[in-house]
Amino acid sequence: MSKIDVAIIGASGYTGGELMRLLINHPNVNIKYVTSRKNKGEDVSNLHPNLEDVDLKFSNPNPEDIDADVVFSALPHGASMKLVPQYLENGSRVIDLSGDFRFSNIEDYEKWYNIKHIHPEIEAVFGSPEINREKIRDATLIANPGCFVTGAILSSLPIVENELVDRIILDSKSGVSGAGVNPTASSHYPTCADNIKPYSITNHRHTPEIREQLRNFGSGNVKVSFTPHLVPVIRGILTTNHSFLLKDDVSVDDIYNLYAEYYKDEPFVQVLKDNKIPLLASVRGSNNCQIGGISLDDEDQLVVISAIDNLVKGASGQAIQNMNIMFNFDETAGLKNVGLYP
Ligand SMILES: NC(=O)C1=CN([C@@H]2O[C@H](COP(=O)(O)OP(=O)(O)OC[C@H]3O[C@@H](n4cnc5c(N)ncnc54)[C@H](OP(=O)(O)O)[C@@H]3O)[C@@H](O)[C@H]2O)C=CC1
Ligand SMILES: CC(=O)N[C@@H](CCC(=O)OP(=O)(O)O)C(=O)O
Repeated sequence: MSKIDVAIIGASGYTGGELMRLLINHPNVNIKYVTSRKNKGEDVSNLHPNLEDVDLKFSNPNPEDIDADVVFSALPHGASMKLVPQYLENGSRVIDLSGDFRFSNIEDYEKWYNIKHIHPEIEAVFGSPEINREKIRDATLIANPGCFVTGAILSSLPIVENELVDRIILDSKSGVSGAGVNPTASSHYPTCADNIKPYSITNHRHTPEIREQLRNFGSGNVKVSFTPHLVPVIRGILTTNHSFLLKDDVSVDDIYNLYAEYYKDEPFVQVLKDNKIPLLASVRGSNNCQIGGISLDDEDQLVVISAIDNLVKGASGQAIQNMNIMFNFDETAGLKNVGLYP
């Protein structure tokens, strides 16, 4: 079987490492380049000890040195927008894991990221297969969703599309790997272990991304409140989605069946049997988004829980799912592993 050549830019980081972990077993992929500016020439296992037997060395990310069918850009926002256009000019299809190309309205990007966009003319397809599968097939540039965004929108879509709610409150807890490989004051062990930290209250940059995506559905004006919390685990995002039902004649079974029907053909969205409550621990390492714990009380309070691994369905796994769709591979290729438990 012929294979496509892949480049992973920013492979010294966490999502880059996760792309390698998943792609080494992908039947249709040859990993041709893994880049790091600081670690050129070194074995990848020096930074990613889980990749001990993987025969790959870091090279530099200069676009003139990269000739690949698909480029995964696992760079910080701001850095990605400088290099992605050059990979596209080289003829590669690009999947960008950063926030640089996720917004259709560039003013939103500049306001929420506080950066001047240097390529506002470049358009991308928002890489949520559950929303945009057909557009993803022909895309040359995919903007992979933010990690919180995936769990948030998948827990919301059925009730927003069916106009069962008009405002949603998303309470999300993230593992520390969401902050990337370089420690910050918040992710320093003594600060984040044995602690829970709410942050970016009412101003996290994933808020406008969630709003933009959900407002393509239903009435088009759902209101969204989103608050992230840093919790002392390594991987995972658990989102508790609160809302109030606008209709009285709907039962909890109706809502559960709506979710189950909505996602019945999705390979990576698991609406849990018997409406079990999703656990962070049961999606770790997998590309699954688990949904369940759907509850409704007699004052119309509705709660839906979702769980993903931020590094997999929240980043690298979803990026590979997008690649599989773009290249007409089996959508689950390289992603069939179930989560780790416990
Ligand atoms: N961590 C997560 O859970 C998620 C992250 N994302 C997004 O994915 C992207 C990557 O995240 P993550 O892996 O966590 O980040 P990391 O900080 O762990 O890694 C980023 C890598 O990019 C490289 N890099 C940094 N600046 C530049 C630059 N100016 N030019 C070239 N290379 C550069 C660095 O490698 P070196 O210095 O060695 O060259 C670094 O290792 C980010 O945009 C992030 O927001 C999205 C969803 C989830
Ligand atoms: C725990 C933690 O710090 N998480 C990061 C989310 C990282 C991410 O996915 O953000 P982008 O891809 O949109 O840059 C944060 O809240 O900023």
